[in-house]
Amino acid sequence: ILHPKPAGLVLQYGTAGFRTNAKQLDHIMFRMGLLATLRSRKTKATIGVMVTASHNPEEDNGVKLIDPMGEMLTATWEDFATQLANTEQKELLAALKDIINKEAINMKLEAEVFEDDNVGVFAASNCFCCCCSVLSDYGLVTTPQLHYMVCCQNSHGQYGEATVEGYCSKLSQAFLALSKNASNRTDDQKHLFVDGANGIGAPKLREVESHLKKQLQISIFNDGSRGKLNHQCGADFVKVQQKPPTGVEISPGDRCCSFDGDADRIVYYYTDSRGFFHLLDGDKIATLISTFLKELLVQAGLDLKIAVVQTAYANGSSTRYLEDTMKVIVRCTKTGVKHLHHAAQEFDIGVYFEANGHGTVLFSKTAEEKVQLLAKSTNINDERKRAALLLQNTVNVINQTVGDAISDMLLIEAILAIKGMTVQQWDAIYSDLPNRQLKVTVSDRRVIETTDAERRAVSPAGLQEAIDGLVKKYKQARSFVRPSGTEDVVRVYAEADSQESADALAHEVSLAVHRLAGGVGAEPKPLH
Ligand SMILES: CC(=O)N[C@H]1[C@@H](OP(=O)(O)O)O[C@H](CO)[C@@H](O)[C@@H]1O
Ligand SMILES: [Mg+2]
Repeated sequence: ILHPKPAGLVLQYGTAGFRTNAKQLDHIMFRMGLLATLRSRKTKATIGVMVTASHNPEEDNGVKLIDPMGEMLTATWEDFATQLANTEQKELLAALKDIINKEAINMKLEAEVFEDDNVGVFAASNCFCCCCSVLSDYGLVTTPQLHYMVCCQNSHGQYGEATVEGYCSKLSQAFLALSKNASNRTDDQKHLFVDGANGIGAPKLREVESHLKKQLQISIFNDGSRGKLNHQCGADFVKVQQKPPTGVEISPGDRCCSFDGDADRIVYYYTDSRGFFHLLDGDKIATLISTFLKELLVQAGLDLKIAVVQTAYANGSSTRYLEDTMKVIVRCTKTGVKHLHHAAQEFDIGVYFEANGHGTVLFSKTAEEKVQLLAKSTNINDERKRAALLLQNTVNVINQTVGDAISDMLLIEAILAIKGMTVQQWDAIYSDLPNRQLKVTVSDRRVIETTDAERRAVSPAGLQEAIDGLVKKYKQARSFVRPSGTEDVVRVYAEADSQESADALAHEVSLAVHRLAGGVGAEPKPLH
């Protein structure tokens, strides 16, 4: 048998597909290839298969399916994916038939699947040879590029051309149109340092850069020529460790950003003259973008409802600033892009970002139409016209299918240029509350169940009470715990008025988790 399942191995389609050590994924790749062909027949559309470890270490790998409009796989099919993944070898055929019956799939239809080239080296390709009539292999692409191309394909070119070249030219044209609104920028101001996390983002960014007519001058570090994927670098490292990546030589004030391995996350940062590190994470990005959009809506005289969607990991200062000062609607969802994406779809304009830098902006059909109409109209004053054109190009520079480091970067760079804003001025919009993220290993992380968008634990008994008691000891404090969907750990988050307090609170909550939720090994040690 090809690609047998190791007996007894159980895996789950988690926050972002299957994710574990690459050695355990061969049968999963094969089976997800099979599932993709069924999903394609069911939806009569092209489905994407992305193989990536995203921000995780090089030894890991992952696979996820992309639905017709470029979104994440729908929830019922996540369950099919989990069932199929865990079926013992001899029952595989029966499990497939079960899905075909449940979903009434016509097996006479053609299946069409787009894959990232990584798939080629894996079992999934083997499966496509026998089950798929049309298969397009895109070579190595970023996760968001594949989402984008699936959406282009299924919208019959309306969203753009379903090629990497089409992606590069759509985004760069929009960026160039936006940057025309920036006056007299020096080469210094056009300069950006990018940490590619030794992943696919670096070579793909170079392709985009060649379209940018020097309006953006990029120095790429950790471009994969040496160094390991996501090792001591990349967006997740920078966000969690709260320090610059290795491999980047930066001077005080330099504007820098880090992608993750598959380029669907981005965070910005700089160091000040005293050598202090300043992080501008997903929350700061959401604030910059939503402020920009809100100002344009006012100038354009468009009445569209804008909201920002965050998770429990959003810094308390950002939520407060958005609600109290910016007066925008803020929603909080469970962790995982699909939850944020769905919530954002409920508004005319939904800006969603996870604190770790994964996010994008969604425009409703109505919103897009109103913008297009206004941008075309001839009987409006110059200010309204300018705002309408800016909005139109903003829509075009954004990859609405999923968070996209390259697209987000172009939008942020354009906003900073148009507003004549430095990275320091952007940072000063509000001050983050000091915070700390920790991991605790327990024997079964599923014992922790949460509610209220993961901000409160309902089990095990006594845990939430313990957290509440600890939080009370600190000023401006907040803390929550939840089982990770991508790693076998419980995540602990704490924020407070000082770094010492945030660290101490995170440590005390980790101890409570270890004691009450079946901690494995020695008790967590204090950070200091
Ligand atoms: C705290 C954190 O950053 N969690 C990440 C991480 O999920 P966990 O379920 O926390 O392991 O990976 C997800 C997929 O990339 C991402 O969506 C999410 O935000
Ligand atoms: Mg990623």
